[in-house]
Amino acid sequence: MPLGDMRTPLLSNSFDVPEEPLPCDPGNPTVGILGSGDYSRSLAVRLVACGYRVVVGSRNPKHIAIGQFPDGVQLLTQREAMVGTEKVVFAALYPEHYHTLVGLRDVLAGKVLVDVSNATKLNSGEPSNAERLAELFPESRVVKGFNVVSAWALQTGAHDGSRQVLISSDYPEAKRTVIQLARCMSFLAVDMGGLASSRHIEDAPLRLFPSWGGPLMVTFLLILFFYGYNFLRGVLMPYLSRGQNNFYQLPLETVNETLPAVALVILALVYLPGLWAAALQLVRGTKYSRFPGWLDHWMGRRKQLGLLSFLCAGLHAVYSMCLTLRKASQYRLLDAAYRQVKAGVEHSWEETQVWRSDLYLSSGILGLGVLTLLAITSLPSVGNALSWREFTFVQTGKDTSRLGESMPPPSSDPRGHSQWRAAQGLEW
Ligand SMILES: NC(=O)C1=CN([C@@H]2O[C@H](COP(=O)(O)OP(=O)(O)OC[C@H]3O[C@@H](n4cnc5c(N)ncnc54)[C@H](OP(=O)(O)O)[C@@H]3O)[C@@H](O)[C@H]2O)C=CC1
Ligand SMILES: [Cu+2]
Repeated sequence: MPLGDMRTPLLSNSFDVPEEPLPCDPGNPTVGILGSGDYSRSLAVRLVACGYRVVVGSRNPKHIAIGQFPDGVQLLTQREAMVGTEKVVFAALYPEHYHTLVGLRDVLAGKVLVDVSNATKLNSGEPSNAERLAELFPESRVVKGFNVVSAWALQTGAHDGSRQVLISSDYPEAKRTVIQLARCMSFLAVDMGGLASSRHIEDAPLRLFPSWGGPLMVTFLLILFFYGYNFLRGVLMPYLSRGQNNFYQLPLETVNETLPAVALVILALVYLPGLWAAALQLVRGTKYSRFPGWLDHWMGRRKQLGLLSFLCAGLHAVYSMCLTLRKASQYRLLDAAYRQVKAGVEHSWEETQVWRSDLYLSSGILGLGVLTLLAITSLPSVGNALSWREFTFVQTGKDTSRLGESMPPPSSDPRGHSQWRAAQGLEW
């Protein structure tokens, strides 16, 4: 993924798809599916809806319940189905059963065999299911794909959830066929290169928010640090030195003092790598050399850090608004009023204090507003609706075309992109 750049597509070489699916040729070749389980059924529904003829090859075609597959789908034995398939066959069964198909080698020879299976372990280091299938069927052209969409997403036609399918194969022609098929099914096909990348593709559905681990850890450590510091300073020290009991502050006040500190430090971490990158470019005298890996990685996490900073700032705003609702502040107010009455003070208005608190609050609200704008435009769906010039203007406050700066280089090299963006200024 292009690091540090959330406006480029998730992966390079994506085949852009028009919003409307391409009209599928009614003379489409018959597509075969091996297996009659959930995935097979969903695939069949989708393929039929897209104008394909479908044959399903099952070990026991007679046992498949009527109505399980849409009308027009032929239910045959595995061999019959493969004989009737012209070009593309989906292997919709679990990888541990692939070896039971070796008897079909002759009828699968020369055909495009699509592996839709998922891995069971992350980063196992072993050959992928698709690679093993390719080993079992050396005369077929194995393509990895579709495993990132669930049976449910297939059936509903990809209106919900991700529309992206990752596709890889060592046979460019076979890959093109499957990419075309995916486009007809309204999916966004992304060419991931050779079959070796199927390991990555099989791992994809198992990954849990892959780019959030580092930023979340940093946020957690910062919260721990600032909370500990505020606890020592505002609760423990007054208790030890004066016997003052401030422990009631732990759930609200201490948290509320922690949040803005964390938000500001994380915000600094969003902009710091851009500055370092710019400094590095100045020192090196060129913007075309590569950044060290850690800096590149850090730049690639700016969006996540920015959103976490926004979360902390937003929570701080809510906590602050709730401060006056507490019993503690009601008692404090009453006590102050009582003391004032006793002291005979009628008017306790202090102009400086009034101005100070109003200015504090106003700048806090404005700051949160700007942070909200940055956070919203950093979301891909919103950012994509902006032109490059608008996006850069919102994120950096610089009008790039007025400064005579150019569009990002149409580089497929992700590092080239983050390099370029760092040179453009500071943004999430
Ligand atoms: N379900 C999902 O949402 C997704 C599934 N996938 C992948 O799709 C593949 C199929 O999954 P799914 O359809 O859910 O699984 P099911 O268990 O529902 O179906 C598997 C099918 O495999 C066939 N099969 C062929 N040979 C054997 C054998 N020796 N033993 C048992 N079954 C055999 C069976 O069909 P028959 O009896 O007709 O031969 C069976 O219906 C898997 O590799 C999975 O990883 C990928 C993404 C999402
Ligand atoms: Cu504040």
